[in-house]
Amino acid sequence: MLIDCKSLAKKIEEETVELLKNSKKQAKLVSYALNPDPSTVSYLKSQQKKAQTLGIEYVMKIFDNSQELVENLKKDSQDETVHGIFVAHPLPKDIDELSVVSLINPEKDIEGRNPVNLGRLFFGIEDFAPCTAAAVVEILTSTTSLEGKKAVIVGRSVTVGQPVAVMLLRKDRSATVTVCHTKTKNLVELTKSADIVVVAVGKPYFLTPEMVKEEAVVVDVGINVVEGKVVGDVHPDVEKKAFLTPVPGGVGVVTTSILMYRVARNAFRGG
Ligand SMILES: NC(=O)C1=CN([C@@H]2O[C@H](COP(=O)(O)OP(=O)(O)OC[C@H]3O[C@@H](n4cnc5c(N)ncnc54)[C@H](OP(=O)(O)O)[C@@H]3O)[C@@H](O)[C@H]2O)C=CC1
Ligand SMILES: Nc1nc(=O)c2c([nH]1)NC[C@@H]1CN(c3ccc(C(=O)N[C@@H](CCC(=O)O)C(=O)O)cc3)C=[N+]21
Repeated sequence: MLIDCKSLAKKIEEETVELLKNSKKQAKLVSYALNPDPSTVSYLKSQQKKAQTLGIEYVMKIFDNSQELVENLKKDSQDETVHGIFVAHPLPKDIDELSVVSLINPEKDIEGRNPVNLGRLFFGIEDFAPCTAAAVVEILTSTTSLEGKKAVIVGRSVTVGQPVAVMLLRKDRSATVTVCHTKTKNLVELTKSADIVVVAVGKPYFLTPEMVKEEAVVVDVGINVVEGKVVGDVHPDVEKKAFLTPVPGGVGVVTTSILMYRVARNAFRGG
């Protein structure tokens, strides 16, 4: 069974439209990437399209060196006409991601990458939780109950795996969380016993039907471009035995809506 993510995205979008209507400022989002990979290119395209539909001013800044990125980031962080700053992950390996994301003004950090916002997350403040993690949690709470459920997350990135874990542990959700990665032993045993599986590894069709139990809720975060087509980290046949978010049209569309909502919220607040 496929989980309907588009209706959820639409609901968030309606709230965004309302905020934009009541905002005195022209909302503006600036997105950064350094040598973007295919999934980042896919996201930037989705952002551009969505911003255009909503009437949010959108500036894409793609660089091939960190110096230009840093200079621009410093300027945009101080710019009152900019309401949201997004920096795509991953950055090239030789770049210290922490020092780059620390330059984002925390109040414009709509993707929640500045350590101030990641720190707030540990205290349960989710206004600036990473958008993808927020999308995963929105999808899960609108699909199933979480209390006492066994949730297995595959992937431990700062963008997805780790913030999802923190959010699912919050006391008003209280799932029991296991986070897996490349050094995890007996991964199949873990995923197969889970009520909820969140997959964010970046490998096409990584999770196969044998790895999940009947009626589990499976959230596919993966965006992989294979022969020009977007496919997830979960094999589509998983839908035959479990509840599954589609790719495309799943987590990605909710993530984009949340990102735009955050920009609109900042513009509305006048920040
Ligand atoms: N839909 C959306 O809105 C979004 C989609 N994405 C997509 O999600 C995917 C993951 O992104 P992101 O979290 O940034 O990726 P990263 O590359 O930063 O992290 C991948 C994680 O997966 C783990 N992993 C990789 N291979 C295996 C394996 N064989 N077994 C167990 N764990 C494994 C890695 O483990 P280790 O730490 O040990 O290396 C790592 O923790 C990508 O396809 C990305 O494009 C990302 C963000 C948003
Ligand atoms: N700091 C950071 N945060 C991210 O959230 C992040 C990132 N870096 N780096 C790149 C990945 C990738 N990603 C996507 C999100 C939505 C779509 C999306 O909306 N895709 C559409 C359209 C796909 C298509 O082109 O058909 C869909 O899934 O339906 C794609 C890709 C976010 N990422």
